[in-house]
Parts: sequence; structure tokens; C-alpha cells
Amino acid sequence: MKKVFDYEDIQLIPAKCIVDSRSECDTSVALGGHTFKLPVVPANMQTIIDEKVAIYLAENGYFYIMHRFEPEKRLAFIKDMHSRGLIASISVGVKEEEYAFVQQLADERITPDFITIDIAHGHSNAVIKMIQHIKQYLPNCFVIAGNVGTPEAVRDLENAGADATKVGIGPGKVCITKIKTGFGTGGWQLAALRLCAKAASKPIIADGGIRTHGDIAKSIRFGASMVMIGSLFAGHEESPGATIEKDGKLYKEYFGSASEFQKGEKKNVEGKKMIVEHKGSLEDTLIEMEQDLQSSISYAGGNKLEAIRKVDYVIVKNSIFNGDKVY
Ligand SMILES: NC(=O)C1=CN([C@@H]2O[C@H](COP(=O)(O)OP(=O)(O)OC[C@H]3O[C@@H](n4cnc5c(N)ncnc54)[C@H](OP(=O)(O)O)[C@@H]3O)[C@@H](O)[C@H]2O)C=CC1
Ligand SMILES: Nc1nc2c(ncn2[C@@H]2O[C@H](COP(=O)(O)O)[C@@H](O)[C@H]2O)c(=O)[nH]1
Repeated sequence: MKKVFDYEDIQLIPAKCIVDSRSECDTSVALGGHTFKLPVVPANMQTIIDEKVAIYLAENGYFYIMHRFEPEKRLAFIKDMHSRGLIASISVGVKEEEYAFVQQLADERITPDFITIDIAHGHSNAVIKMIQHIKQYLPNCFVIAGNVGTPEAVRDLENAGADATKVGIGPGKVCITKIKTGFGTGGWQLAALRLCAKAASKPIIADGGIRTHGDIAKSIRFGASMVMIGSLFAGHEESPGATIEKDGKLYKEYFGSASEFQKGEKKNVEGKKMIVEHKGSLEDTLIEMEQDLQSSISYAGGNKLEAIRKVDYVIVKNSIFNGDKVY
């Protein structure tokens, strides 16, 4: 069995600084022929992103992936984003009607810039078939496929034509897959990312388990091109989740895409609903993330994101917080 670790077990080792100010460090990243301000994408979940948030992110140079839980809105969404000169990035599942939707896009000569195939167990013939279907009908679309947790899965989806893969089965904050099924990368997501990245020949998106901004830098170090984040983006003024007042304090709801609440039935439930403290504006969080990542790059001894990939690290088993809470 391989030695495994997770985000809280790792510290990156500083290298000599080459910048005079952290503001000189460039956090931008290229994906699918576009350059984005941060290697970060809010999770394609209904309490994290809606049309308004997508427009805000796209207009301000951030990557986004719209969720797939209001399928009837997708066509109009793509047209609206394109009419504004913004990228269109949507999600699909693998059921029969999704094949018809992709066909409809092709018939109407509408190509979203990015399509993410978003299912729980992405190492499957269902996802391989959908990748091939999208590539046949929308060959210019950048396809992200997931979720997976093994090098074999990354290779299979890349070989089927995926342009990027999304890694993470069960590390999410509202995930109960690990408890309900006994499977996943929960508790060793960073080590799983490392194994997957070694096998990958295309970009990897690390998905789930990010609890601090430092975890973004650690994901980059272990091979991610981009990091998908749910819980840290939940609870903002702009977040679509309902606002709840409790004992005079404001909270917002954050629920799993496989929760009973999302599904509307108690069948194959692998997610839960929780409330998170109200966090203020999304813009402030994005700016803080950028500043923290600029600082990470400076500690890595560079002025670009790639510098982080080269740093050394130590495993400090479960001790980096010295018993403190994360925040
Ligand atoms: N990243 C993660 O760890 C996880 C994420 N999720 C999220 O929850 C949402 C719902 O996911 P999902 O249930 O896949 O979506 P869907 O309910 O749309 O299921 C997609 C298809 O895959 C099948 N399917 C799902 N899981 C399995 C499995 N373990 N084995 C075989 N077939 C399977 C479903 O059939 P059937 O329902 O009949 O089995 C269905 O046909 C997604 O957004 C997903 O990303 C969910 C769990 C884990
Ligand atoms: N097992 C489940 N995973 C889920 C569900 N809904 C979303 N997700 C995954 O979690 C991440 C976000 O993780 P976070 O730690 O940043 O909060 C998200 O991108 C999905 O991959 C679910 O119901 N069950």
C-alpha cells in the first residue's frame, strides 16, 4: 500500500525570494485556450453558482462552470453568455436526454467553450461514451470529465478524448460518499491527486477538500492545473443558497448535489445539507485568494504559478494546525 497524506499533513518548503513585492507574482493560468486570473473554479453546485455569479466571474477574468441542475436553462444561458462576449461553460450528466441536448447544440451550431461531464463515479463507460459523443458533435468544445480518483481512470478518460479530468471522490465538505459506500479519496485527496497527476498528460482539476487558501498552493504543487472549491465559496452575499438567521447571526445553506434536498427523493443519497456563516462579498474572497496565492508564489522563490510545482515539501502528520481550528 502506498503512503498517503492529505492537505493538513503537508508543508511546502520556502525557496529564496526573487521578487520585491508579492504584487509582482502572477497567479494566472491557461486552460482550454483561455487565460484566467486564478487557478480556482467555484464548484458547479446549485448553492455556489447561478447565472449572476457566472456572469460576474466571466466578466472579471475568472473560470466558472455552471451546474447542470436546471437543464432547461442551459441553451439560453450559452446564448446569453456568448451575446455578452463571455465564455460559456456548462455541465452535463450522462442520461439519454443529455445526448439529445448535445445533438441539439450541434444542430443549432452552438458550441459552448467548455463542457464538464459531472457524475459521481466518472470512471465508467457512460462517461467515455459521453466524451466521444461531445467530441463527435462539438469537436471544438473543451471537455472536462469526472470525477475520478485513480491514475487508470485519468488515462481512460484522456484516451477517450477528455481534454482535462477532475479528481476527487468523496473529499467534499457536504460529501457522505465515504461514509455511505466506504470508497473514495476522502482523507488522502492530496496523495490521490499526486498519483493521478503523474499519470496525466492533460490538465487535472483537483476537486474537493480545500479548507484553506494554502491548500490551493498545495494542489498546484501536487499536479493540479486548477482547483474546484465548494465550501469556501458558500455563504457569500452572491451565493445562491438561502439565507438563514439563527440567534441573530446570518448563515447561508450549502447542500450536496447528491443530497436528498437536491434530488427531491431519498434515493442514492451521497450528500448532506449544512449551513455556513455568512461571509460577505465574493469579490473580497477572490482578492484574498489571489493575494494569498501571490504570497505562496513568492515563498516558492518565483514570480509565476509554475514556481510552486518545483518546491520541496515535508509530511508533518496532522500537525500543521497545532490543535487550532482552521479559522
Ligand atoms: N465528487 C464526488 O465525490 C461526488 C459528487 N457527487 C455529485 O452529485 C451529483 C449527482 O451525481 P450522480 O449521482 O452521479 O448523478 P446522476 O444522478 O445524474 O447519475 C448519473 C448516472 O450515473 C449513474 N451512476 C451514478 N453513480 C453510479 C455508480 N456509483 N455506479 C454506476 N452508475 C452510477 C446513475 O444511475 P443510478 O442513479 O441509477 O445509479 C445515472 O445514470 C453530481 O453533481 C456529482 O458530481 C455525488 C457523489 C460523489
Ligand atoms: N460525495 C459528494 N460530493 C459532492 C456532493 N456535492 C458536491 N460534491 C463534491 O464536493 C465538491 C466540493 O467540495 P468542498 O470540499 O470544496 O466543499 C464538489 O465540487 C463536488 O465534487 C455530494 O452530494 N456528494
